[in-house]
Amino acid sequence: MGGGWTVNEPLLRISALRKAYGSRLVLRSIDLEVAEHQVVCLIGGSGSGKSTLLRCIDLLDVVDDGTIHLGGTELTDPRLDANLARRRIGIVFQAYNLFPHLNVLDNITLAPRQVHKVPRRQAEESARELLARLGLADKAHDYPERLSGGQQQRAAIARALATDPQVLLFDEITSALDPELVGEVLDVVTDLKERGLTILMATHEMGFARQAADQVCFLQDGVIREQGTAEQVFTDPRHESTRRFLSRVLER
Ligand SMILES: Nc1ncnc2c1ncn2[C@@H]1O[C@H](COP(=O)(O)OP(=O)(O)OP(=O)(O)O)[C@@H](O)[C@H]1O
Repeated sequence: MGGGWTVNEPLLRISALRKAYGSRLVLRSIDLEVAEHQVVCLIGGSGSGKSTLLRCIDLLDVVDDGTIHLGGTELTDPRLDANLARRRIGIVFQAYNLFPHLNVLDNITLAPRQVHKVPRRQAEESARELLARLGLADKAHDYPERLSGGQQQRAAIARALATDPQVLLFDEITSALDPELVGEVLDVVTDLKERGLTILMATHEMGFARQAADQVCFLQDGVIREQGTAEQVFTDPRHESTRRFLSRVLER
C-alpha cells in the first residue's frame, strides 16, 4: 500500500477496473480520475454501470480486476481493512437510507460517535452545524418519516459529511424525489462544490451535470465512451453514442 503519492496525483484514481456479476460483465475496463475539489458526473442509460462503479469504490462490491486508489491508499488491496478504508468515503444512495428508528441528530452522530469515538457533545455540535448549513436546523429531533423526501436526502448528505470524508459518492440522489424537491438537493450539491468538496456522482439530471460538473463521463455497457468537460461533452460530443444518448434524454 501507499508509496508514490505526490501532490500531483488525482485524489481518486481508477485503473482498468473490471466487474462481473456471474457471467455478466458490468464494468469492462474503467479508467477514471477525480482530482481534489472536482465534481465529476457519471451519466449514461439505465444499466450502464454507474451504480456498480460507485459501489466498487465504496467497497460494497468486490472488483474482479483493476485498481482503485484514494489518496495514497489502494482500496483494492486485498490486505486492506475495508471498514477502515470506507470511513474515508461518504456515500448517499437514491433511496433515503436514514435509519428509521433514529431521529435526524442520532442518524448523523451515529458514525462519528460509534466508529470515530467522537464524544457525544462534540458530535452533536458538529451535526447541528451541518444541519444548519443544509437548512434542517429545526429537524434535529424529527424522525425520518416526518421529513419530506428532499429533507431526508439532505439529512442523508449531512450524515455522509459527518465523518469528514475525503470523497463523496452520490448515486442518483434525486431520482426518487418528486420533481419539485429535486432543486433543493441539487442546491446542496452546488454548495458542497463551492466549499471545495470532491464529489463523484451518478445522475440523470443533465442540466445539473452541465452546469456543475468539472468533468462528465458517459458510460455505456460498462465502458466510459466519452469523458470531458461538461461544456465539451454537452455541446460537442465526440462519440456518436454520446450524441444519441444526449439527444434522447434532452428531448424528453
Ligand atoms: N447485484 C447484482 N447482481 C447481478 N446483476 C447486477 C447487480 N447489480 C447490478 N447488476 C446489473 O449490472 C448492470 C449495471 O447496473 P447498474 O445499477 O450499475 O447500472 P446504472 O447505470 O446505475 O443504472 P440505473 O441508471 O438504472 O441506476 C445492470 O444490467 C444490472 O442489472
